[in-house]
Amino acid sequence: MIVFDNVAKRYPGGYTALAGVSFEIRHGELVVLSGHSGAGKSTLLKLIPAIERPTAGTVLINGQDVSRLPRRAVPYLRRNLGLMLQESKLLTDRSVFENVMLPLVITGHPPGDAAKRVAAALERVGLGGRGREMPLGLSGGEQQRVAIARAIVNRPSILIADEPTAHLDPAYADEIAALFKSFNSAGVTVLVSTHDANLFAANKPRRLVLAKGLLTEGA
Ligand SMILES: Nc1ncnc2c1ncn2[C@@H]1O[C@H](COP(=O)(O)OP(=O)(O)OP(=O)(O)O)[C@@H](O)[C@H]1O
Repeated sequence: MIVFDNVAKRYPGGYTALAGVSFEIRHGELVVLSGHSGAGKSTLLKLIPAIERPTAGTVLINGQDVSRLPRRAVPYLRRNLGLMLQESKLLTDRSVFENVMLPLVITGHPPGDAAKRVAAALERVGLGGRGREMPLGLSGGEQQRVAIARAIVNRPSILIADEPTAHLDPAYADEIAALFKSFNSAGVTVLVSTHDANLFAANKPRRLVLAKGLLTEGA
């Protein structure tokens, strides 16, 4: 469950990216976040894993107040979250397998089981047997699928993605959307931002719309 209660975010310098945003996302929902460039979508998503902290208001993730979470507790919060944010680029000097393994290494997962989980995650996104390849040798759509495998390898209950289909051809974008839909059907709460009004249209998702830091639809 994700709860935003009257959340505001003002960056140092004074720019107000979010102004009093309130909504609730229940366990197992598929929610699409849209809004024009600069509306505050990335900022909203970054508050969930405590990459950014709100200036006012409260963010609750599975009952935990992450707005005031001590820094040492943040890694525990993120264990339960699958993240595909703008800053989570693939490491180009590591293989596909190593990239997907990274969250498990960080959380100190036993290596044998970690390797099995990585293989299963790659299989899940249609890249079984491609682990030895390097990211730059893959197409844009395949690279995004590696990023999805990395996001789900910890088996998170919540998956958050910021513009995961930007720069992709429509056919690839639909494949990525179908993957998110399949995780959602398996019980994962999914929150995805996109500029693309057609993405997920067939799934009739709940839509949250931001304009200039305010939620204008979907709360
Ligand atoms: N670290 C930061 N410091 C200062 N201002 C910031 C910072 N990050 C974002 N902003 C500003 O906050 C506003 C909202 O940005 P945000 O990236 O959340 O919007 P967005 O809806 O994701 O836009 P886009 O679709 O272009 O990615 C923008 O005006 C942006 O310039």
